[in-house]
Amino acid sequence: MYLVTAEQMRQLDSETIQQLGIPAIALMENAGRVIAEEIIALCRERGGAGCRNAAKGNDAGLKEAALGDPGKAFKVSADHALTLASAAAERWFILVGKGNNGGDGLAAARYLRETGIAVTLVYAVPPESLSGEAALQRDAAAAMGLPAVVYGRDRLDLAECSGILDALLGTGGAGAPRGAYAELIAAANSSGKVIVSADIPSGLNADTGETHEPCIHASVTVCLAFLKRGLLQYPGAGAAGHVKVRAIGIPTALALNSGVQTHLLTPEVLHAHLGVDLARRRSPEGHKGTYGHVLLAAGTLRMSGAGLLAARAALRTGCGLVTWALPKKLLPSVIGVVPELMLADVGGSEEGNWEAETAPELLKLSEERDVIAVGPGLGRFPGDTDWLRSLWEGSDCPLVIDADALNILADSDYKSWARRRHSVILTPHPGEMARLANLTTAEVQRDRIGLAMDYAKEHGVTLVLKGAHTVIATPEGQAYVNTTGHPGMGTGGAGDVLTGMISSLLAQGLHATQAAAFGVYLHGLAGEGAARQRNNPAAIIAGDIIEAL
Ligand SMILES: NC(=O)C1=CN([C@@H]2O[C@H](COP(=O)(O)OP(=O)(O)OC[C@H]3O[C@@H](n4cnc5c(N)ncnc54)[C@H](O)[C@@H]3O)[C@@H](O)[C@H]2O)[C@H](O)CC1
Ligand SMILES: [K+]
Repeated sequence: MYLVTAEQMRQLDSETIQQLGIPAIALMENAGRVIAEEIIALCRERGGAGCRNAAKGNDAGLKEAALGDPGKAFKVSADHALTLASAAAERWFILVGKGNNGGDGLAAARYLRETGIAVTLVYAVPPESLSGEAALQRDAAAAMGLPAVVYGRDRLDLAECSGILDALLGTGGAGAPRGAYAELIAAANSSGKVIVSADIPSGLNADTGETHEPCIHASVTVCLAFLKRGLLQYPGAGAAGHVKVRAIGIPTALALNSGVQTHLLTPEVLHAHLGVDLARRRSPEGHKGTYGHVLLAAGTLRMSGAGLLAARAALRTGCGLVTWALPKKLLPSVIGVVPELMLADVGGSEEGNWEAETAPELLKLSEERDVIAVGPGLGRFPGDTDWLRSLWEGSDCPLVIDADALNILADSDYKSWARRRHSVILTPHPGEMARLANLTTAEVQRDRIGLAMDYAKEHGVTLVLKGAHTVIATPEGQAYVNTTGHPGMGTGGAGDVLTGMISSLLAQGLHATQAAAFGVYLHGLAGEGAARQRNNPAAIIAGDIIEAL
């Protein structure tokens, strides 16, 4: 599923109108209709059970509607009719802005009225100021006799409605809502009524997910044609409620042709777009050598657990072998803890820390391995930037860089390092990303998708920007946004598990984008699995994520 910016949406909108000859008013009619359908579905959910069956048009409902005449051959089922009783209980206020978002709301109002739902139009601006298609919709609504009030001129009490359609601002909204818009948004939020937003919640930045003050807090957002990036990025994702993407006649192929490069990460995208074998078939003739060998450089005496977690996660993700290279001092404490794991002592300090002198030994080990994962629990040590540079420049396999190794990278001018033949995957959390990009964490979080895409392209790396809705960005300019996962995964070691998983997939022959995207997706699913096994998600620890793999 494509993710678009407001600008891309405008372009796709006008391409549909110009190249396909579909008039703008037809798109707006479609928008109004799908918004109305979602409101009707919501009304049905809170209506009575009899109403639900009849409205569903299923057999039980039809029989009920036919007053117990099962022999009747002739069947009629109305598209989205509510029973009179439940429609009569509904009265929706339609908050109408000046632009096309308001036009969508006006079209939806007509369809709602047709199903028997009472609607009142609430204009944020004098209706005379609407233009273009929105003005056509205004006239159609007036011709149909829909009651209307103008905010600031007429009496308005939101307590009198059963639900609110927010059609104030869509992708044309710029900056914080002003004047009547701001007042209506604040009143809607504090009304306690269910709110459905047309396209995006008014007050949301459609691209970044920033919420202006005020911003609608919707229960449902009916997103038109393509998912807007801002609906997936927090805090916008929290303001949007349940996002329902509905087609309005803009062909998906247009997005492909216009070079939209951002996707929601779904099984379809993983399989059809990225070519990942979701079933993870293994050859009957396969052996441990078939599935690759991960070399993990991780852990200090005080943080040996990070290495253990990454190593176990790699094994559970299916690679054939894992070698954990570690300071000698750690050996006695970790021998036998994970019996499936191979350990390689590379020296290190008396205190059990890494030393720059370990680089040649690591490089030698890497010759027989398929991927190097470096960073979990690594710590910092004198000469660490040269150490990382020699791994970067001297190894001949993909490199996964996490945790402290990212901080080393942040202190290095790594853009001047030799270009690698094999891929590099960076897996920063927002704090690490801030150090890499020389920003504050708040600046990183402001537009995660945009930042990740820019950074990956500029630095020629695959970037996994962790956090709620992890973003995977490629050096070629694509991005994938993951929505699997669970708030319970915010726990120490969860990142080490992800590093192990991505490395394992690389060792099994997946390319960098596949490994990063599939790894992140599976990691989230495993987190959801771990949450199901606990009474309280606060009890999840990183090891549970591994067990759920
Ligand atoms: N292709 C599609 O996806 C379709 C989208 N439709 C809908 O159209 C909107 C975008 O419409 P647009 O006219 O470009 O902009 P808006 O309606 O979002 O708002 C513009 C309007 O609002 C005023 N304004 C802007 N910012 C503010 C502010 N901060 N405070 C107050 N007022 C503001 C500005 O003056 C303009 O007049 C899209 O989201 C869909 O809902 C089509 O209907 C169908 C095709
Ligand atoms: K809106």
